[in-house]
Amino acid sequence: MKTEIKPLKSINGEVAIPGDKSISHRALIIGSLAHGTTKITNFLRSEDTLATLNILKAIGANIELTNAKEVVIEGNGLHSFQEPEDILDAKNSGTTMRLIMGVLAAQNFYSVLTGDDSLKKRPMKRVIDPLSKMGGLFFGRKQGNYAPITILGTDDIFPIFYSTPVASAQVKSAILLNALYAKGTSQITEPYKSRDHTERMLKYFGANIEEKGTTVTINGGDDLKGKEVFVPSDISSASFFIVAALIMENSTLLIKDVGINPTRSGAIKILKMMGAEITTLNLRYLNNEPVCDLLVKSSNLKGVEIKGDIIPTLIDEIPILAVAASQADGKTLIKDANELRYKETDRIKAIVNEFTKMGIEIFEREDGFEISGKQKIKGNCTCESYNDHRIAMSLAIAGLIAENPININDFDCVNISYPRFLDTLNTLR
Ligand SMILES: O=C(O)C1=C[C@@H](OP(=O)(O)O)[C@@H](O)[C@H](O)C1
Ligand SMILES: C=C(OP(=O)(O)O)C(=O)O
Repeated sequence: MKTEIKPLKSINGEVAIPGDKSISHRALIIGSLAHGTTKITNFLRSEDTLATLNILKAIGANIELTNAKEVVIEGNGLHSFQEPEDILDAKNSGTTMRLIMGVLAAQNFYSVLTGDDSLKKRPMKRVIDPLSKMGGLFFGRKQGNYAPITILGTDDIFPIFYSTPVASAQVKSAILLNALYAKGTSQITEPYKSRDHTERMLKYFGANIEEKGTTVTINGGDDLKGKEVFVPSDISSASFFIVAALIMENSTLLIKDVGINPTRSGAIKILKMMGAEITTLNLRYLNNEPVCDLLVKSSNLKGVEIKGDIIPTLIDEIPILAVAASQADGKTLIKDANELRYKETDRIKAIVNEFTKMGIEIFEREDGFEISGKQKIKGNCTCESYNDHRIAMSLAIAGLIAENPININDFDCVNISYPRFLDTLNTLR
């Protein structure tokens, strides 16, 4: 589906952002591993989270979508799963494939996981290496790195002490889920701290788990108990509208119930360093996650350097931060972000190609890019989304401040994380 984005003067009002994708995946998985009822409200119903839901159903989990944003799980504990009758499809979702591998490796049965053309190109060895050390047997394309992945699980899981070469919440979470089945204590250390939703939710469900700096320690064998989970609004989805309000004149936006976990909210920190007027209101905790309301006003931004340990806390927001940087005074440099090359598409290449097409000057680096503001965006072009939801939505926000309309190909990929993105945008027009 090709979508036309027309320029806009300002955006104002209150915007309801859908539930957090990372937390929705985890609530489905951890609820299925627990004993008793888990009720998930404000669940994100999108292509990625439905992939997780369908895989869990295929291995016997008792899950029901009770309405558009509510899921009820009747969990029967860690050992309640059965061998699936068919190949399991994680579609476009890296989180689904990697986290589910952690569960499947601890089941005494055979399973095969696949995904779409994008997911079949994303590296899986980073998860398979530690999970193999814990007892699971894996086979995959290209020396075991790419899906389809065959898994011969085992009910004899060894604990592990592991240092991950990359800061990845998906790798860490796969090991943590597998470690629930181990006889003994496991420990994972990351080079930088990645999002800790799995740790927070496991603790909330009763697991014996401790976070200290970039190290997590977990005991195997503990029983998890079903819980009520309220999924906060997704800060990654909110970021598109936050940046839109910042770069358009005379705009004020209120976004309620946003998850503001420090391992996820690096973009807010950076935008504030750039001079953004963002006020945090009504801070509270819901199921072990900090949640707040955000009030955002048009701001004069200035360029910054974004690098090092903040990168994992804003990795999915880099495309939209690039849009903000194009409207900031001075230069913005993004480095240490090589991981962007292993997402739904190579996001560094995608940003550089499509910004150039729109008339924005940007310089590619191996590990990021450099961009100067304040640039005029000519528009009047057709951009590619590369079937990557974050690229599609970032280009759409750039299109709002372009001098002419832009077209974006394959815009329906926004269904991966934000099915009603265009409807929300139109309510703010
Ligand atoms: O665990 C998660 O929910 C996610 C972790 C990140 O990936 P990596 O673990 O590969 O960094 C992030 O980019 C992805 O959108 C969601
Ligand atoms: C990278 C993303 O997700 P995943 O890794 O789950 O495909 C994302 O949502 O930006």
